[in-house]
Amino acid sequence: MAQIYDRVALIGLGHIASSMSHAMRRAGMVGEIVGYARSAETREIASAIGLCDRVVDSASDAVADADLVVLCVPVGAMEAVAREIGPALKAGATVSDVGSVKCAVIDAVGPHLPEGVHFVPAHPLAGTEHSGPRSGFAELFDNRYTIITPVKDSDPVAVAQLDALWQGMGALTEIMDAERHDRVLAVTSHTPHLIAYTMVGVADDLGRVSESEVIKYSATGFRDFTRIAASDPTMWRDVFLNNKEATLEILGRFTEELFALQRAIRRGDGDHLHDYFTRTRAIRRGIIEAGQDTDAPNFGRAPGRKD
Ligand SMILES: NC(=O)C1=CN([C@@H]2O[C@H](COP(=O)(O)OP(=O)(O)OC[C@H]3O[C@@H](n4cnc5c(N)ncnc54)[C@H](O)[C@@H]3O)[C@@H](O)[C@H]2O)C=CC1
Ligand SMILES: O=C(O)C(=O)Cc1ccc(O)cc1
Repeated sequence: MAQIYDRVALIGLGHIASSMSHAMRRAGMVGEIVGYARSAETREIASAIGLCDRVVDSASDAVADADLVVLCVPVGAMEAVAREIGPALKAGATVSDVGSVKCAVIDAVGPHLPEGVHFVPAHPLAGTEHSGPRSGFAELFDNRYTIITPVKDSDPVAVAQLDALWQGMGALTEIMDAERHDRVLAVTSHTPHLIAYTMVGVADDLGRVSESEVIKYSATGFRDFTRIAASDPTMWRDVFLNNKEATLEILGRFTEELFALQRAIRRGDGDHLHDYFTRTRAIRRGIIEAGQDTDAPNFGRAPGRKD
């Protein structure tokens, strides 16, 4: 594949940055990869495992002469990093990020970028419950969406280059405005994570998780909850503090529906429960039928096609 950027700087060397580094190398689309992380221990690990071509001791050194700078830190740390690197950015460089929330990151980062630097925020919808520089792998983004949320004056060439990089890393890409991104992700990712955290907390309150009874007798649903609830606490604290409105809106709707189901159970209203579960089952089947499940064998095929 043709080289898109001569030098890429990754700020924050955790799960997403390390996966990007592996995926960029696999794609052969970038020249040098320079890395920086706040903790000396992370920098040492990154150097020891050869995660980047160079690991440096300051964010400003990392971005000097970089053509693409990707902020891979928790959402709440984006502003401080942007403030620090702003004066060191090369004219014509592109700054992007991988934050799980977009509006708050745009508000936090944008004001610190000088004239002549292109800002193209993005969010890979791929990850695991693991964190740190050893946790990344090249295949993480394969066949997963990365949403790019250009700001109002994002340069179309800079957007197209970043789009091509993500596709080179195996991702499917989509352009979306940041407000819509935050509303969609509140439904599909942020609130579900909160529910998983709560469910595991409830089971723990009952004192059964530690005795491993819950795991021993659980089907995959609860195991998935425990996996998700093992995700990084700093990252998820920052997601909720920075996508407050959309998450609270979805949580409000969630609790209303939960109360209705609770009442149906108490009253023995089997029709309500059956109708509800029939509706949700149809939604899942619709997703599969329409070829929209990226894990399904029919992904990307026209609806109804069987070959
Ligand atoms: N983990 C996941 O599944 C996904 C995470 N994201 C987003 O990616 C970003 C990074 O997440 P992960 O890679 O999972 O986190 P991580 O915890 O694995 O790595 C974060 C890195 O940022 C560094 N860091 C923290 N504060 C810093 C600061 N002030 N200055 C410099 N470095 C700092 C840490 O030392 C660490 O190297 C977050 O914004 C998150 O919302 C996006 C998609 C998926
Ligand atoms: O581990 C999982 O199942 C995830 O959902 C990973 C994930 C976490 C945060 C994101 O913003 C995107 C993807």
